[in-house]
Amino acid sequence: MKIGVIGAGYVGLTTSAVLADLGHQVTCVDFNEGKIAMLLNGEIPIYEEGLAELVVSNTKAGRLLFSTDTVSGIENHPVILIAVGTPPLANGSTDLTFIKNIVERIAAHAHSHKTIITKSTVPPGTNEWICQVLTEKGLDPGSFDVVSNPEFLKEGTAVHDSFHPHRIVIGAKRREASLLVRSLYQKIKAPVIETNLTGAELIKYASNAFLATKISFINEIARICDAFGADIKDIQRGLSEDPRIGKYFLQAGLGYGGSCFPKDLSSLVSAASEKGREPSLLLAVRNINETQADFYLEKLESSLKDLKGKQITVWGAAFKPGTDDLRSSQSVRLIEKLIDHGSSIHVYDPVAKLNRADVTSHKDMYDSVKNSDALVLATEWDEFRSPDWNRVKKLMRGTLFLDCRNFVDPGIVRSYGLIYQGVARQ
Ligand SMILES: NC(=O)C1=CN([C@@H]2O[C@H](COP(=O)(O)OP(=O)(O)OC[C@H]3O[C@@H](n4cnc5c(N)ncnc54)[C@H](O)[C@@H]3O)[C@@H](O)[C@H]2O)C=CC1
Ligand SMILES: O=C(O)[C@H]1O[C@H](OP(=O)(O)OP(=O)(O)OC[C@H]2O[C@@H](n3ccc(=O)[nH]c3=O)[C@H](O)[C@@H]2O)[C@H](O)[C@@H](O)[C@@H]1O
Repeated sequence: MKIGVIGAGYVGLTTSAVLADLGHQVTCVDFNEGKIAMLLNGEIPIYEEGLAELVVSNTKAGRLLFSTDTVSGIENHPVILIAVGTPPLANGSTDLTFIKNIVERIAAHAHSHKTIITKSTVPPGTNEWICQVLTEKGLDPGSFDVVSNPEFLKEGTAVHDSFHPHRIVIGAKRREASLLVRSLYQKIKAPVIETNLTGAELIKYASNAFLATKISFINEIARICDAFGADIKDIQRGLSEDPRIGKYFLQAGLGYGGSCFPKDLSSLVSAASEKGREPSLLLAVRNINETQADFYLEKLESSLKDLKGKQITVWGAAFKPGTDDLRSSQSVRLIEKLIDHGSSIHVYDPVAKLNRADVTSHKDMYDSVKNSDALVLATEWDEFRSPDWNRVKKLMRGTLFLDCRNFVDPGIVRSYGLIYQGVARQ
């Protein structure tokens, strides 16, 4: 199948490489000339394990091309997959500018039948609206199909997730269109859920909202455990043994960040409110997440007495390990709060680059702790699991270690003469 993928971000680039690897002829188009220049040069603009190899091998095989020419991307491909960004607006609703632009371009340049697949996460009703706009702009309703095919990959494991999805969701108006999208993924073993356009859009939002709810749930329980002196890791283990609860997405800590959970939850809240439905659970989930960093800040403040003038080192800036993505990172949220309280911040992240004038970034994890009053672990990169604690202790001025991800063994840290602190950790 000849596929034009619009957008070379996390989703567009990964999906392009995976579809090419499955044997399709893919052109990945992005209007960001810098990104396409890098890709044409064999460089990958994002940090994502296994993606470089997949892109390079499929480019060499001639199955994967890159271009900045959106018009050719539309004209030359019967299947167009939209993977542009859908960022949040200040009021929490979704900014559909990129989607609108591409739909207008499709309307202007579709001269043969097009199957338009929306991979971007869009609010309920958006794909119906796309159909309406294309018709209003003069396309014959028989000359195109719109299919909602949301993406469920996680950053850091994007390639693996794309080859091994838990499900493939296809929302379509016509059976033929649904079958065409099924055929794109025929080499992938996964249950296929077929529904209508809005059903597919809502499966995506409900999935992210549910996962975010699990995280805020365990963080709320951690706050309660903290008050009673119980260890959240024990509670987590106790919960996970019940298969009805499951073991995933119950890691308590600083809360969720990234480009999707915060934005998609807000978008769903906004969509529900527009229809007059009060999403009280979702609002609580968001509130817990937005105040979670304050709990860790209070721990630091109570130990250091005053945060003003303190040297604080933060290990980890990315919103989670395995990515260089800083979007809505809870680590950055905590750093900003510390700066507001007058602390001087030193940051080390193995991959993510936090370029801010008010923060000192370090290239070496041990350099970053020199003369620090406290060390904060904010993103659970593997290399923070068992650092040379002796060296850390000697280099630091103070002795406080705050584990915002419940990542290291408190006993080990204490055995080196450091003070271990967390929320609901004993
Ligand atoms: N990042 C993730 O892990 C996941 C993201 N999603 C959803 O997928 C969508 C894309 O997300 P990301 O890949 O993270 O976004 P991104 O912002 O990293 O990439 C989007 C790309 O689209 C390009 N673009 C925008 N308009 C264009 C146009 N008219 N022509 C050509 N290129 C254009 C931009 O230059 C950018 O490179 C969003 O709706 C997101 O919610 C869904 C699942 C996972
Ligand atoms: O729609 C999306 O963009 C994607 O959003 C998430 O993927 P992602 O944001 O890449 O990362 P996750 O692994 O889900 O982590 C999100 C945040 O939750 C936090 N988290 C995760 C799990 C957990 O138990 N506790 C916890 O605090 C992580 O630290 C991170 O900040 C979903 O997991 C994907 O299925 C979805 O496709």
